[in-house]
Amino acid sequence: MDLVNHLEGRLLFAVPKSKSPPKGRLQQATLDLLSGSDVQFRRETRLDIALVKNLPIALIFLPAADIPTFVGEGRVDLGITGRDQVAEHDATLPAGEVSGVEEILDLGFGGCKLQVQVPEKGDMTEAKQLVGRNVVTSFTALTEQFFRQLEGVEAGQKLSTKIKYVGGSVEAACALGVADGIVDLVESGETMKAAGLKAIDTVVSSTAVLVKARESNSDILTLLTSRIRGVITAQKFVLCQYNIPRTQLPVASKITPGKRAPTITALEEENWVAVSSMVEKKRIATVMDELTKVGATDILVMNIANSRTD
Ligand SMILES: Nc1ncnc2c1ncn2[C@@H]1O[C@H](COP(=O)(O)OP(=O)(O)OP(=O)(O)O)[C@@H](O)[C@H]1O
Ligand SMILES: O=P(O)(O)OC[C@H]1O[C@H](OP(=O)(O)OP(=O)(O)O)[C@H](O)[C@@H]1O
Repeated sequence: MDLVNHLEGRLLFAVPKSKSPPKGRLQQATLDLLSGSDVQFRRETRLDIALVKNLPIALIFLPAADIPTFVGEGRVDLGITGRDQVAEHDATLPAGEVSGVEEILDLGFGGCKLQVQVPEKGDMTEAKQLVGRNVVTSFTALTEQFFRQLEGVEAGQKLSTKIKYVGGSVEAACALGVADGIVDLVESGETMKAAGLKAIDTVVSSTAVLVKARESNSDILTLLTSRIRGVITAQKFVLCQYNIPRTQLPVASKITPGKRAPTITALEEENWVAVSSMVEKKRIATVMDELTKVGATDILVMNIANSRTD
């Protein structure tokens, strides 16, 4: 089937494609998110377009770095990429131009930081010590913006720091004598450590984001965004249920205020109530400790498969 001629009337949704199978850091989590949103498709080998079977949507598999360009120019309506990539795209725009890429949702996965790194054994401790020296990066626009601010130099005026682009293996630049410092992504920090580098500043903190073309708006875009938000919320929260004496309800409600308010049900046993409330997963252990202290019993925690809370 000639897929390109079947795109008419469909929402175009750009999702990150993996260049090399072992990586594609955003790809698996994105595919899980689509599956949780009941976006059904089959991607033919070697094809970068897949028509969604049950919704008027076409998925376009693109490198994460290119997605902000396609979304920004309104060529695709929605996209998933790293906030670092959106920031790099926006940094290339002429001063005062509003970006065509609008962030609508933080997806929570793909966390990393774009950091200024220098040799661990050297004497540099602050990014301003790199001013006037050689800096190598794959993120030239953000790096230029960062050093412009450090140097106090306006756009259009010459920067004294020399910024060079490399497409990968950025961390090798210092060892090879090409750079005095680099600006590169750090996730676990292992690459940086293995290359004998240390981070001295952060340019951008990033997670994967759902973005839309500023001018795109449609019912299907609203529906898909709401489904994706539901899956992300479900992943971030758990449902906490417990029993508590009614007298302790005000204090317990402060511990588990829920997204809007906790659900309270009367129990057969007089003066006792059952409370059910959404709690952020990362806080649940502390919340359980606090509930126990104020007299809650039968505390149960359940995963949420999906949600639609706002
Ligand atoms: N350790 C990391 N290194 C690079 N990117 C990371 C890392 N952790 C999270 N990310 C995010 O993933 C994005 C890159 O994703 P992408 O799938 O294009 O590249 P990749 O993981 O290097 O895979 P591939 O080389 O297959 O393209 C980055 O822009 C960033 O937002
Ligand atoms: O902090 P870490 O968990 O070690 O991850 C960070 C490293 O991963 C990325 O490189 P990648 O593996 O994509 O290889 P590349 O240098 O060829 O881009 C990034 O550019 C860092 O080098």
